[in-house]
Amino acid sequence: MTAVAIVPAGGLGVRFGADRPKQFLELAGRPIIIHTLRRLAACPDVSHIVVALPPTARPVFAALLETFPVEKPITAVAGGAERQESVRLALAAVPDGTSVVVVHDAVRPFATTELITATIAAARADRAAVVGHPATDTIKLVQDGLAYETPPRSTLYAVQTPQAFETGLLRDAHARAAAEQVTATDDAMLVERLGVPVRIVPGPRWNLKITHPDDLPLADFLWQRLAREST
Ligand SMILES: Nc1ccn([C@@H]2O[C@H](COP(=O)(O)OP(=O)(O)OP(=O)(O)O)[C@@H](O)[C@H]2O)c(=O)n1
Ligand SMILES: C[C@](O)(CO)[C@H](O)COP(=O)(O)O
Repeated sequence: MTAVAIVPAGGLGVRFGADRPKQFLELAGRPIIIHTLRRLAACPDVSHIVVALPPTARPVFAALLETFPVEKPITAVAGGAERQESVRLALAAVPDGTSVVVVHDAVRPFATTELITATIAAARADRAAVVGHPATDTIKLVQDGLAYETPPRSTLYAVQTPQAFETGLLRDAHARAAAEQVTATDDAMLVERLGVPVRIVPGPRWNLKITHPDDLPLADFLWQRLAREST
């Protein structure tokens, strides 16, 4: 039974502030998105990758794939104004009969092939699975600059991607959210709204999402350190 990967890569990187979307910036000699695509392509379960791009980025992306080939079939679609819409548009390109989809941010290049494979397996067992780690900071609810409540830290996890789902479940979750005009910051929230619990797959804190400018030097350091440890 195969899985299809969905890569939301349609953002413009406003918080990063570069001259081009951050997923195309270079890390360790190749574009960030290429690192991510190659990690996904190395998963035995992944048969096909659907990438949601900024509308004007298709020629750039096609040229990147010429220079940095990826060893699995890739379908590029136009992304939407929000991450959730990009995932929904990519879902429309996932072939019928696909058992599991794994959604993984283009700007998270550190997720290992093993972690992605484990998340897919967890979704096969529990219908929905996400990578996360227990919160190590105390998290507070804040309004107008004032903290008014502190949820028990033992119940809080920092959740990342990959996030994997039974394909039909994710289609239903996105359809429901679109009908109710609900916007979430991750796909798991949409599935939780259907009353389906989501399995947590333990993941490393260094599964960094490159979001702000200072994330890139951190990513460079992490890449060198992790590459050195793997040699
Ligand atoms: N309309 C959007 C917005 C985001 N993403 C993707 O979702 C992932 C996580 O989003 P984020 O880190 O917020 O990227 P940006 O939206 O580009 O960043 P910003 O919010 O600072 O503009 C990224 O791979 C991004 O390309 C997407 O596919 N479509
Ligand atoms: C999906 C995600 O990576 C889980 O941590 C995160 O919510 C994406 O947030 P963003 O603001 O769209 O980058």
